[in-house]
Amino acid sequence: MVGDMNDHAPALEIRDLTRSFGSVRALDGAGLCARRGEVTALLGPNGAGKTTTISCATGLLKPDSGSVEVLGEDPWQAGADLRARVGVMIQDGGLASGATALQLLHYGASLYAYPLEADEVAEHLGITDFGGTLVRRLSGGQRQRLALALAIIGRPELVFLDEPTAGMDPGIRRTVRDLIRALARTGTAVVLTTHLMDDVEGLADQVVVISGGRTVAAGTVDEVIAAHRAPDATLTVTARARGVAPDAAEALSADLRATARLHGVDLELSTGGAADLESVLLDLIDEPDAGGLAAATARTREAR
Ligand SMILES: Nc1ncnc2c1ncn2[C@@H]1O[C@H](COP(=O)(O)OP(=O)(O)OP(=O)(O)O)[C@@H](O)[C@H]1O
Repeated sequence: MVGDMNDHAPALEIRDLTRSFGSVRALDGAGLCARRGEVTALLGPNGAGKTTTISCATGLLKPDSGSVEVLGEDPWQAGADLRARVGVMIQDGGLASGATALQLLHYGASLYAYPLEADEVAEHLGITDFGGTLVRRLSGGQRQRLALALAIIGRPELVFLDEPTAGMDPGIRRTVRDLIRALARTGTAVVLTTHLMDDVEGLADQVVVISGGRTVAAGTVDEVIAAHRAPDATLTVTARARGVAPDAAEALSADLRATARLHGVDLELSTGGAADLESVLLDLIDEPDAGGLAAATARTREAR
């Protein structure tokens, strides 16, 4: 909606963020870079620090240390102009209201100089169907759709979406994914958090993995998988043998292992497919020395 499609300049740069709540160190050096025209997915387990990172980036929360640059400005020094260029969709975010869904969306649009057409957005996200319902009576999925509509109605240059497809049925989830892709294509920098790997694989140009308040990996999905699944001296053999009877499969495995042992190699055989992002994430958040990996993937990014 805004900007040049080929412009991939950073829209959000976060460095070395720390933030504690009492004795809980929610952020412990987190960092990320999100670019215009790209979808950046923030991943990590519950309590990793994703929401705290977004809250610091949107100016809702002041970090203890570190720096945040939003569209080239410090959100703590900037005025209302900057806020108008940034959209935020937060989980269950303050929508309790006596207005109807459509009234709230039209009101949201009226706050911006060049908003999207509220009725068109409502139609696209299926909000028209419940447009006359009071906001406080909406279902979880309906509320999510309205919150998303409000986050994008002002044609933001940078938009934060906290679990945008959570609680949505498969049909509307697809619509929402299409919408997010379209937003990025028109130059918006989209930063989203999600626990759904389908969202990540289908949407994200970049992923940033946060664990224990630190960034433990960053890059494209393929880079993160490759960086994590490339331990030295490992030979990965992928062999598909279809129509093998179960007892023959066992015998085949035993023969393959025996052959490998002749070469001094312990062969690990599994019925699973290639490395996927979900298993890499699980490994990453368990990893005691995730810092080393973060540095390695940061180097990968710098080299790009
Ligand atoms: N206002 C607060 N007061 C006290 N502790 C907080 C507060 N907000 C967050 N925390 C703590 O900070 C840590 C990071 O929380 P955060 O909400 O950022 O995680 P998250 O990655 O967004 O998790 P989820 O995936 O569950 O949404 C957690 O240990 C959480 O309990």
